[in-house]
Amino acid sequence: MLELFSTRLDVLHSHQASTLQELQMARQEVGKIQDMLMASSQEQQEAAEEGESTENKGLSAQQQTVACNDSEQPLEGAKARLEELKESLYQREREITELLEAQRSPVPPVPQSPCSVLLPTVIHKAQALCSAVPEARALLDLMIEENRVALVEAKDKLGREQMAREDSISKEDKSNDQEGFAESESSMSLLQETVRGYEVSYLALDCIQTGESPVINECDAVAELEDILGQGTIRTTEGVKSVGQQLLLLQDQLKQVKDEKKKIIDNYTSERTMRKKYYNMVEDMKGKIRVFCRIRPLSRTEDAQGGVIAVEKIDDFSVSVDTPRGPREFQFDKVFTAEASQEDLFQDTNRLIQSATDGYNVCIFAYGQTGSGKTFTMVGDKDQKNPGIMPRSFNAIFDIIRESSTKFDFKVSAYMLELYNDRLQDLFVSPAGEAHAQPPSHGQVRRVEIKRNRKGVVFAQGAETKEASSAQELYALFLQACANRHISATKMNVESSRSHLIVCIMVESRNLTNGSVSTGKLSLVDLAGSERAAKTGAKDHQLKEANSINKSLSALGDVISALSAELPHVPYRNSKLTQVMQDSLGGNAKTLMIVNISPSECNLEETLTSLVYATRVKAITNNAQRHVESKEIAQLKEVIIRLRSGQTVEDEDV
Ligand SMILES: Nc1ncnc2c1ncn2[C@@H]1O[C@H](COP(=O)(O)OP(=O)(O)OP(=O)(O)O)[C@@H](O)[C@H]1O
Repeated sequence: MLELFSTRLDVLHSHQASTLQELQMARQEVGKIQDMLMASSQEQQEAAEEGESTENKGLSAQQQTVACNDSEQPLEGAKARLEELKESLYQREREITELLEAQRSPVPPVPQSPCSVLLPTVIHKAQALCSAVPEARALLDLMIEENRVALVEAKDKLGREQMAREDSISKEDKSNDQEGFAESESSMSLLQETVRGYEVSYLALDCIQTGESPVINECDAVAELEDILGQGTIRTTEGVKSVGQQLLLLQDQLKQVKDEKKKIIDNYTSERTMRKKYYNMVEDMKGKIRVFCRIRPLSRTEDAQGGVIAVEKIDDFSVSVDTPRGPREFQFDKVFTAEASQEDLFQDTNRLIQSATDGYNVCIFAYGQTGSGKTFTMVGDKDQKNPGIMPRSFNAIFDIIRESSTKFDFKVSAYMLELYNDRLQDLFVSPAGEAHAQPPSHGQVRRVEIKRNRKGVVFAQGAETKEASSAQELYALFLQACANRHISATKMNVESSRSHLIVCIMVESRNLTNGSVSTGKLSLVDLAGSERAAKTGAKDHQLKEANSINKSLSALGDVISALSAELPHVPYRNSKLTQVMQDSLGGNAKTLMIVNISPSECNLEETLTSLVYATRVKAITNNAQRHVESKEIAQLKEVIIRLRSGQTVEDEDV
């Protein structure tokens, strides 16, 4: 029995240890929720500050405030529940820590028989349990009281029995009632056993209560105790069992609390994600520019510099950057990590290609510091094992055309330009070819100029436009253009684009049923890297390139600032780049910006600049419109073109 008792205590001990461990883990999780809540309230504070700074934005500022208020209610509920959970966890943790500490207290050595060694240990452990767990303590008090009453009663009964026996002996009726005497004998010895049992229980319970070890000097007393323990009448066993049950109960409660907490975290995370998703959808419907953030993998150079990661994706819509002043969070329409494939990114871009074939003006552009992955995103890798948005768009356009060929007649044409040292160059004309080319017959040098038609759509006057009847043909044109592009090595990227690449694809579709014609334009722009000359190691002509790149990007930044602050004047004319992108920023285009960033701490400054820049772009509203003309207008336009080129026009053509 003693062995059983001791084993049970050991089991309890291990239960307590694992409970404590779970409690500590739970506490860490609580800490995490707290962090999330703090981050969230910080985010709301930032949103509120942003709202204040853009007071003149009217409706959009109001909507931001509503969005913040909506999100506060579930947060308050989560906070209150969290506080309750925290308190209950701390309470349990305190109880069990005390329990364990009490158990760790040294057991006085009693170098005697196994029972004499075990008994004080058992009693000491039971005492520790009772003093640590209030329920066990109450139970012990109850047991002491019950045992005291039972002992008094048993002693009374024994006394009465003894008196009755003495009476009957004195009356000498023993011989007359042999049977009755034997019965009284056995009842007496039973009563004596019972009293002894209660006395030992009294001693054991008293020791448990006071924490003092029992003084066991006589072998008889030990034998007596063992005897009683063997009979299983020791009530402390019950007491400890009940303490164990209490602990198991606590464990169950803890598990429940943990499950509840997990549910709360899951609900909170999914609610937060949904809120952002719907917010983005509303913004998209309002015509806001969509912004994706793409974090590229750590480069070998960054790895060699220690490979410290400073950028982390929090969820599909948020990214956090570790700054010296603490983490800073940014929200986008989608965040892609290094693990995201080109296909993953294109899946979310595909919808815009459909819009271009439907007659919308669409622009997709990549922005970021040198070597952050803009060309990888827009064009793909060198051997095209991972084609980027441009080649994928070529295929997507012709896939759509194939699918709609029974309803529409399509015409696809393209021009491709680069903006190098603030000069627009037609990439269908090689620099060498241009040098030897005959000037146009009217004696003027061919110049590419940016113009806007009456609907505000930008086009490049003077640039050669080539038609393509398949994705392969379009890709061949693209390769021809790329061969003429300015690329050179910088310290930051072995193959750095030194110019902005602009690929424009016009998709004209004639409705075979009603003859209406829609004209969509898809502009795909791979901007040159935003960079600091010192960091890139630029010299001489490279320094000139870098200055020109920075000048155009800073003009782009001014336009973005003016648009996001809704200023009456937007300085589009300050640079050719901003003229080219005029219809994509604040114009009639559906625009997607992809901000490419490095994950490394060593590029922290540039990453923060890019993210702040991209956040401003997200605030710009465009007014996307479909460009469709009725059959009659389309016919008249065709007649005008023919007349201008000196062709004759028949009556039936009009
Ligand atoms: N998501 C990615 N996955 C794998 N490799 C990537 C990714 N993004 C970029 N890289 C690699 O990082 C390197 C630099 O990328 P890239 O040339 O596209 O940068 P960039 O921003 O266009 O630079 P620059 O402005 O100098 O032209 C390339 O070797 C590219 O293959």
